[in-house]
Amino acid sequence: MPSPKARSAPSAGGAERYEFISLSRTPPPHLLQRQGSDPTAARLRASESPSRRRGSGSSSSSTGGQQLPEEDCMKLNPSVIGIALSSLLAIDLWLSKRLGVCAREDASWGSVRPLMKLVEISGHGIPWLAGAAYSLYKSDSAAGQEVMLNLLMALVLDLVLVGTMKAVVRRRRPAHNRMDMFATFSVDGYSFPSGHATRAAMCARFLLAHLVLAAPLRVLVLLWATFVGFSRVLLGRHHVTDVAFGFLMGYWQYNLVEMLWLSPVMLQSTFGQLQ
Ligand SMILES: CC(C)=CCC/C(C)=C/COP(=O)(O)O
Repeated sequence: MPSPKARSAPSAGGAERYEFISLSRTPPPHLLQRQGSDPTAARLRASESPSRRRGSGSSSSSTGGQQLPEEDCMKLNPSVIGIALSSLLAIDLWLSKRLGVCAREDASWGSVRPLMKLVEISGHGIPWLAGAAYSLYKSDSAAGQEVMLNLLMALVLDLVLVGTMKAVVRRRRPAHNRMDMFATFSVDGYSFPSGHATRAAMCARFLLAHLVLAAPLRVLVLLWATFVGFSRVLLGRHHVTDVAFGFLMGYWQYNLVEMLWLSPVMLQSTFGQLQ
């Protein structure tokens, strides 16, 4: 099928005449020569990826070296990102395995596994949900009730968001993990992100913003959140990236909680309209 690929030099009469070359045939020598001296064509050829240059052989001349540079960018970028991602994953797997020193009783730090499991319980959803519900029930001030209601809402939101993310990503937990956690949902078979890390980051921000004012206690809250995250990797429950992303997600979740903050005025007007 002929294709209008190249233009000839203006004809003697001044009017331009189009030359048609076949895509499957080598262009005539005068066209090849012109491409060789044309700086634009040279630039386009230079932008070709090495694989295409290697693999193309005579077919590169059949397409006349007219690939768009943007196409090459699109083909190069995913491979660069792919290499970066697989390197990050390889480092992540290696580091997580090395840091899983409490994954079993007979591991190098196996004797502190019971302590790590206590830290695990301190960041579990059930004690937090039960604590917030009990405090809401016991609170006799409107301000206290407002804070506890929002903490409850934040904890439920965290479970929903983390559960959804785990179900979508479906990353397996590290091979050295022993699945002996108490009270898990089915999605908790998955690893990314760490629900303990999201909860620890979100609750730490919540406590610092609304409940804990004394400086030493504020430091304790931060240490607790950090330790909950670290303990996930030490116990072999998670990869390092699950926890790192979990911290970021929990930090961001607190912003969402602030945006969705339930105030008594808002609740009254909502329930007033419903009645
Ligand atoms: C049953 C309830 C209310 C929450 C489940 C809490 C839980 C087991 C989360 C898993 O955390 P990781 O992803 O850090 O292992």
